[in-house]
Amino acid sequence: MTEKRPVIGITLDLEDGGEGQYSRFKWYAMRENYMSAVSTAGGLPIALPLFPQLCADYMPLLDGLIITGGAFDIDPTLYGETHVHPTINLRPRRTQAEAAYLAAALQRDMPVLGICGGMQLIAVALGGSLIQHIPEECPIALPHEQPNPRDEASHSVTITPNTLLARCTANRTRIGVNSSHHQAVKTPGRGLINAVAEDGIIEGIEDPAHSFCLGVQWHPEFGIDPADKALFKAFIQAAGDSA
Ligand SMILES: NCCCC(=O)O
Repeated sequence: MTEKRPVIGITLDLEDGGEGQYSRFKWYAMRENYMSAVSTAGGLPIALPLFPQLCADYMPLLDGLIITGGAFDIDPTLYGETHVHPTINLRPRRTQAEAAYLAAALQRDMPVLGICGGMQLIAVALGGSLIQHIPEECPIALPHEQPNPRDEASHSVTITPNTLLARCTANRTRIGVNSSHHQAVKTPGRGLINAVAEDGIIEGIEDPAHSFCLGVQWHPEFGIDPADKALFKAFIQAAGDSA
């Protein structure tokens, strides 16, 4: 008998729709490599719609949760700031739904992987805060919106030894990553920092209070470094173990 694949819920983006798009009406979106990275690592990916009211119904179907990234930002009031940088683009419905999925998963100690904006959401849920716009708050930072394609690396990150991320990546200490974000984690709240870029920008966090709650600022679904595939494998393994 073949072993059951851990079921991994992956949050969807929601587009407004319009002329020249997939539909003139609202449509859900997800880059294909989120799903293929999960499938290649041995998981069974399913897409999660933005229905916070159905989150409790989805939870028993899932063994793990991935919170994806996207071209939108978390409302700064959620991390205690009244100033809102003019570059900030809010999608309240998406944030509300992803926060509900995250809270429900953590309450069950279900493995969670946050990617880019997903890591930023984990930081905020753990009581942390965000840099609202890197070029303004950290003018000497590297370009974190890379000009080259996202299936190429743009800078390296140093992984903190003795962390969950280090264990997931066979104790690699430095890896090349892609970079596509204008915000970053400023403080990790109750989380621990597990990866940092050369310029000091936080690139990964994890919550030691949970079996597997880990976020990375880069996009490992592109599989640029072998560590990216190892991270997905470790996440799927953890989801299978908790099933
Ligand atoms: N804030 C959402 C994730 C991407 C970005 O920081 O630009």
